Amino acid sequence: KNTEAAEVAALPKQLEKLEVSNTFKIDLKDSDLKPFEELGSGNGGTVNKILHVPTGTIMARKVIHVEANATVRKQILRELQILHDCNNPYIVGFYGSYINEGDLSICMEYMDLGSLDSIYRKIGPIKEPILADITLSVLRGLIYLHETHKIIHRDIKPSNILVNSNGEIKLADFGVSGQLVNSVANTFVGTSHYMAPERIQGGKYSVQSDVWSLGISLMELAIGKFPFPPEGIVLPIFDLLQYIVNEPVPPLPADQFSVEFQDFCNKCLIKDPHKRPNFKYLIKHRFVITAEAENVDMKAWAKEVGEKLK
Ligand SMILES: COC(=O)c1c[nH]c2ncccc12
Ligand code: NA
Repeated sequence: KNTEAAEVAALPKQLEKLEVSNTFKIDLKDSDLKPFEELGSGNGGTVNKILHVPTGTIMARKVIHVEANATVRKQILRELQILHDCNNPYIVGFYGSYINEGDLSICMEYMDLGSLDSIYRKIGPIKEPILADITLSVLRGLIYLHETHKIIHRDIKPSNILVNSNGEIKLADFGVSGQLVNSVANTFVGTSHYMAPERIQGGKYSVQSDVWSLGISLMELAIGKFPFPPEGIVLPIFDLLQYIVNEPVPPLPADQFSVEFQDFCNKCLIKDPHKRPNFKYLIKHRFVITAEAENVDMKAWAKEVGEKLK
């Protein structure tokens, strides 16, 4: 009897929760979307700025061509629904996804300053105090994905770390749908030079692989170029991957960076994933703690970036 009463009492909360989630769930269809300029392309798809006409919402839509039968496509859409529950200040918002003639569309929060990849290529290397705040945001996003949803990002790199005019840093393009990862892995897209050595060697992907990718991404943003191979050598992708697996990590120029930053990167780039520190350790590292303490003015930096990108 009393369990029934308890269930009845709990109803309004459930309904309220349901209502909230539904108001945010826009029913997306291609005919309601007006495309604008391309924002980026790479790792299996193209991203465009779009307008969702019925609500007047500006979004970013990633279109991925997926060669898959109806069953697989249905499974991908079902798995992408998890993105509706990935609500966190450090994760790019998700509006919905749909499939149109073999093309998968994923509609997300628009980040008006774009990716850190396009930012550093346009306005130069990112200064250390800004990098410390970026690191804190990325770690918080990765910890949220892993602890709340058991999701490993699998593709941390500068082009997947996005910035908006509020100076907010958010992660995009994480591997939420196993089926999508499989479907795209069949194309050449799979191997990326941000992958950890154990991953390049075909080993199991673990959350520790995201730590390596974070370290490599931070070094690239700090020096303004992909850190491997050192000085001026250009290698074809296969040789570059071999180099990453077999050669020591080129050090940061010691005179230009703090010992904390050098130490943080060195630890992320330990080749053995079991010896590489985990998120729990890294979020307490001095390089990150100083960022929390000094609360760097990210809004001012974003304003400056916005000016320079014009
Ligand atoms: C994969 O997601 C993205 O590339 C993006 C998601 N939101 C954006 N906003 C601007 C540029 C790129 C994106
Ligand atoms: Na991306």
